Amino acid sequence: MKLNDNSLFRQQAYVNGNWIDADDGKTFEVTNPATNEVIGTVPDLGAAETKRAIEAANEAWPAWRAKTAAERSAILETWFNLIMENQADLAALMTLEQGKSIAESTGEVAYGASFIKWFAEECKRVYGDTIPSKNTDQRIVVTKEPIGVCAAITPWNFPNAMITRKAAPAFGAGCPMVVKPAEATPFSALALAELAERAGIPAGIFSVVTASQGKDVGEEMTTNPIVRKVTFTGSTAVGKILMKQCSSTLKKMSLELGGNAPFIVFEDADLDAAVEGLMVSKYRNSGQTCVCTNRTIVHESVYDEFAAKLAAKVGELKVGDGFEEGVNQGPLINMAAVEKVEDHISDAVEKGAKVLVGGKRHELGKTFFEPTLLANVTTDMKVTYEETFGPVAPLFSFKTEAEAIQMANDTEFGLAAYFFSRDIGRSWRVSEALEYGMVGVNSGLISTEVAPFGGVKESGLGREGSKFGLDEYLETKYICMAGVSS
Ligand SMILES: NC(=O)C1=CN([C@@H]2O[C@H](COP(=O)(O)OP(=O)(O)OC[C@H]3O[C@@H](n4cnc5c(N)ncnc54)[C@H](OP(=O)(O)O)[C@@H]3O)[C@@H](O)[C@H]2O)C=CC1
Ligand SMILES: O=C(O)CCCC(=O)O
Repeated sequence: MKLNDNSLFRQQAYVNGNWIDADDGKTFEVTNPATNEVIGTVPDLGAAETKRAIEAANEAWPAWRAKTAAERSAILETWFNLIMENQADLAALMTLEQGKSIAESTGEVAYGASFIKWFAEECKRVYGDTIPSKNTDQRIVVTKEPIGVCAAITPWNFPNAMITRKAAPAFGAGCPMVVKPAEATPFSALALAELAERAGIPAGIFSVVTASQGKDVGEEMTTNPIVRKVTFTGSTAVGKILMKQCSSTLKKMSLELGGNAPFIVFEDADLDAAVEGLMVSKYRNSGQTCVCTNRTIVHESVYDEFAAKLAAKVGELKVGDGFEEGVNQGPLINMAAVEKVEDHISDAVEKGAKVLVGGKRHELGKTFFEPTLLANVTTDMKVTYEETFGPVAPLFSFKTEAEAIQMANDTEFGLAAYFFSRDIGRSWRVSEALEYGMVGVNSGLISTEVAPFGGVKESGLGREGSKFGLDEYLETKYICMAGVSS
């Protein structure tokens, strides 16, 4: 592999400002899902190294929190600038280990960096409160303090942005963070650590613990009493395990978990805009995003027209190695993902669904899969109640607004929902009726650093990005000052 700056390709973990190997010398290989070639190896750390990273974070914490917000902000700004100066290299590393197209990787690096920029600015605005007391002798003041040592477990689908969206508000608020990136995508995380070190983030404030076994590292992070906050993006099943483990020391948590996003197309929608919106929302990262549309619910009167327009667009998608010119659909992350997608399609077809486009493994082999569109889908099929996490768009039909809302809310998940309508009254009504943390109205792309990202129900807890994202790393302290009257 050739980068402009080869020192961004680190094959060691980063703990307490040192590049380290595992205590027992073990490593694991990271492969490129587009070629199955080994990109490199990283240390396979366990609980002992994680414990040391947590202890180092705790030691580094007082000096970091004692810095002024302006000082921390300046360091974050430098980190942001270094990331953007190295955008091409970071994108190349991401496409190599994750598979997404180089255009998407380039976009994700900028998206990830935007959280650093945002929190560099926002951390200067950690305001408190004064509250009028009931006693003339008392003053009541409310301050915000950094929560302390944070631990983050991040997924493979956004190897850069899911780290910066957690680390930047933590650092801005005055907290250190130990991150365990996904086994499949450690190199993006290690490159971020290299740039953080160059930016002047002190030793111990940011550690990256690489591991092939999320379990051991996760157990240490969720049970070590030093850790005050655990933040996780990934599956609901793992989120529940972590929450159980955190209960032993009652840690604060942010959980950004699975989704089952509905995308409703009303009869008054601009159908071309709805098709564009769906293409972005469904096929971003080959459908491997928690906010990707899972169910497309179309009014019966526009169903055929919408399906035809959509089929034409899906047919234009180009599958291939993310580095290849014009490719917008990379491989899926692994064979388990391919098998899940296949299972969902065959279950739907057995129960009467019709394949309009795609439907099978791509001729390129490996984990490449054809972008797929299914019609005549009914609510007894797996695609209705399970997150597919792949490039499959099932089309359901509905008759009334009430029915569409009922179908959309009929899931234990509540992350993102989308709908297209040109009726302003309906737009408010439906936005308020949808039991989701985020709603896109006439838009299939809602992610931005300035807005709160997160879900309700079994999609998780807490918000990332925006002023709300900073609060997740702060505690509220109430000071009652008596004896004011002389
Ligand atoms: N909300 C989202 O953005 C995401 C949702 N998902 C959903 O989850 C499904 C499965 O994907 P998968 O990658 O297995 O997601 P996981 O939830 O298993 O993985 C996410 C992160 O958690 C780690 N992890 C896994 N098990 C544990 C554990 N017991 N303790 C601590 N950390 C752990 C993983 O480490 P390691 O990589 O080493 O296993 C990874 O870093 C997808 O098909 C999709 O439906 C997946 C990824 C992101
Ligand atoms: O959890 C995910 O799947 C990543 C979120 C992507 C986004 O911020 O849009």
